[in-house]
Amino acid sequence: MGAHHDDVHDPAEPHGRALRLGIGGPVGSGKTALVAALCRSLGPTLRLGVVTNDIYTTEDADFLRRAGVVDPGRILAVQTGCCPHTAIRDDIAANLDAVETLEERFGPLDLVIVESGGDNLTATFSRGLADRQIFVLDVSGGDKVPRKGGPGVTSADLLVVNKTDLAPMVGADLTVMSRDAAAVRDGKPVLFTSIREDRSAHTVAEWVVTMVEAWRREHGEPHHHAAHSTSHGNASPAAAT
Ligand SMILES: Nc1nc2c(ncn2[C@@H]2O[C@H](COP(=O)(O)OP(=O)(O)OP(=O)(O)O)[C@@H](O)[C@H]2O)c(=O)[nH]1
Repeated sequence: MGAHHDDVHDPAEPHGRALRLGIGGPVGSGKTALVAALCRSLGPTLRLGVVTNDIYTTEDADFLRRAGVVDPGRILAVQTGCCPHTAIRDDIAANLDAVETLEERFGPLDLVIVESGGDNLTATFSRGLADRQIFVLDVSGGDKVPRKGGPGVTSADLLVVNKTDLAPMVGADLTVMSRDAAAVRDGKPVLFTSIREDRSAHTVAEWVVTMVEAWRREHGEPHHHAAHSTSHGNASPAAAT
């Protein structure tokens, strides 16, 4: 996956556990909407857990709970209290604790989604936290954004360009965005979505299913993990209740 160049964490032992999928991207691009859409499409067939990150609140977790897309207990909120990228890349302890707590409580799980707080184009997940990552842009930032590159755009396993329904309103040319994204992504996939129009984001969901299936083939069926003995620090995830 697209790890940041100075990633200090090793990948977590992959055998017999859920695929951990990071979803990042700028503020308001549709990350929470995508998480809700994936829960809608995948919830009936995959065993899911969700970790949300907000700086001071549990807003995203609260939104997902209200949306009723997944059992509320399976959503844990991490309050980062700092720049979102710090909590997904540098000091990943609170997020790792949340992921492992979900696996202990509800395991075996097939997929744990970790949604980052909104950040800038440089934000990527550590390989120690996410096995695969999606970066979500939206068209309202203008069609020049993919061209600007940055680790999120260039190295994410999947780039999603959301809010295509707004393209005519903001004068964004999707052909230009597609061409520019392809030029900087070295063949990695790009999907255009309007989650407003397709509330189950079916193309992204299909991509996620292929990732989960490949993960299982490579690392075996997920099995239940007993309470984790390693402490990742003092931060503890707050149940989104
Ligand atoms: N028009 C349109 N609006 C969308 C679409 N997807 C999401 N939105 C709206 O965009 C706003 C932001 O969406 P969120 O899913 O909260 O975005 P986010 O990236 O999670 O935001 P932060 O967590 O604050 O960074 C909300 O009002 C959504 O309803 C879309 O495809 N089209």
